[in-house]
This record gives sequence, C-alpha cells and structure tokens, in this order.
Amino acid sequence: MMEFKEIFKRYPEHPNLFENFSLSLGAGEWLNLVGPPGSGKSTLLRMMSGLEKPTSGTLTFHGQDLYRLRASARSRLRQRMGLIFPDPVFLEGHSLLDNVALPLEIQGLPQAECLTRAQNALQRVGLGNQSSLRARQLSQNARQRLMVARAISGYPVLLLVDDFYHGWPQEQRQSLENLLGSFHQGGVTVVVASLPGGNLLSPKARTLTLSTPAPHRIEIDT
Ligand SMILES: Nc1ncnc2c1ncn2[C@@H]1O[C@H](COP(=O)(O)OP(=O)(O)OP(=O)(O)O)[C@@H](O)[C@H]1O
Repeated sequence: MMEFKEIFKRYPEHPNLFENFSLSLGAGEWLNLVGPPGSGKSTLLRMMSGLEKPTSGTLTFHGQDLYRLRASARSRLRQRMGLIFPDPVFLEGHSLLDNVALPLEIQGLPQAECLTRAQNALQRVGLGNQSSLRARQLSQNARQRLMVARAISGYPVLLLVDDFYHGWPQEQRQSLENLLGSFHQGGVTVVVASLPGGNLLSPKARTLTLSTPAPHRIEIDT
C-alpha cells in the first residue's frame, strides 16, 4: 500500500537523515517504528502522511506518487489516512462533535452521516458524553483522545500513530491499544512510532529500528 523508493531526506543541520532509504508497507500490516529521540521517527511518519516532502526519491500510496500529485489530489488521498500526532490543531471555540464532524463535511459527506460518525468516534474514545463541550475546555489527555476520534472517524485504511502516550493512565492506554488492535483486525494498516519499549508497539509485528547516528537506509528487524 505504501512504497518508499530511494528516499533521501536532508535538513540543514541533518544533511543525511535518510539516504537511499527504501521500505515497503503491505496492506493490513502493523509496523513498529522504533528509535531514540531525534532518530527520525516523526520525519518518517510525516513523509508517510504527505506532510513532509522527501528531498528526493519516490513515495507511493495506493500506487500514486504522493508528492507528485497536485495539492488537492494529495489531500484527497490523505483522507484515507488517520493521523494521531502530538500537538493537534482544533477549532477551539467549537464543540467536540463539530471538531470531528466538520472535517468529514469538508470531504463532502452528508451532514447527518458526519454527525453519526463523529458521535460514534467520540464514544469509542470515551468522550461520547462530552460531545457538546468546547475543545478549549479539554484537558491535555482528553485533547489527545479527541485527536484519536478525529483520526478514526474517516474510516482510514492507514493509521499513523506517533506514540506520546507514556503519561496516560494505564486504563486509557489499554483502551487505545485495544482500539488500534480492533482497527488492525478489521484490515487497517497501522504504523506506530515510539521510543524503545513503548506500550503501543505490537510484539508480533515487524519492527523498523532507526538507530542513531543517521543515515538510515534499510534496517528491518523482525
Ligand atoms: N522541520 C525540521 N527542520 C529541521 N530539522 C528537523 C525538522 N524536523 C526534524 N528535524 C531534525 O531531524 C532529526 C530527526 O527528528 P525527528 O523529530 O524526526 O526524530 P524523532 O525520532 O521523531 O524524535 P522524537 O522522539 O524526539 O520525536 C532531528 O535532528 C531534528 O532536529
């Protein structure tokens, strides 16, 4: 479903973060992406999500070259991804329901369906009873759960998760693990980026280790 071919990624202070990097991600796969801080996990996730253009190389998603598409076509393709990243941006003065439903409406789905999907997604992350609260009223933890609701409401085929859940109460982490597991069981491809030992990593899945120092080429452990 996703293919990195001969990808190079350079930042001014990191001129060879990824160098001739290739990776194939199969449909329905769960990939653990593990490495210490600064090893490039978030950069790799952002490249996958269509938000960070590689310096060179080809990145295809469902056979389409993500970074050679026009912006509008790329954002249509990105609607098939669910992003669970740190520091989400919300409509702070709007309700939780709006925050999940409006992106679906922008995709052109009928309003009634958007509202039903949004309410169901909020329910699944434990915010079902708070759907009329404003986003700005939420605790940090609840904001992260709101982001998960937004990510799953679009019925993604690919979930990209930057694991920042170390501080979560055990019960909520377990429920996020279960939620990701149930999506994966339903055929969704999942990529989890985490520090070594992260809770959301699947022990049965393929692991890509980004060790430091870069450059990263192809280093797949199983
Ligand atoms: N937008 C950017 N501009 C310049 N350099 C960047 C940018 N994003 C990342 N980097 C650099 O690339 C390297 C990898 O960063 P990245 O955030 O991808 O690593 P990470 O493994 O996700 O780290 P962490 O676990 O701390 O989030 C770092 O040295 C960082 O300074």
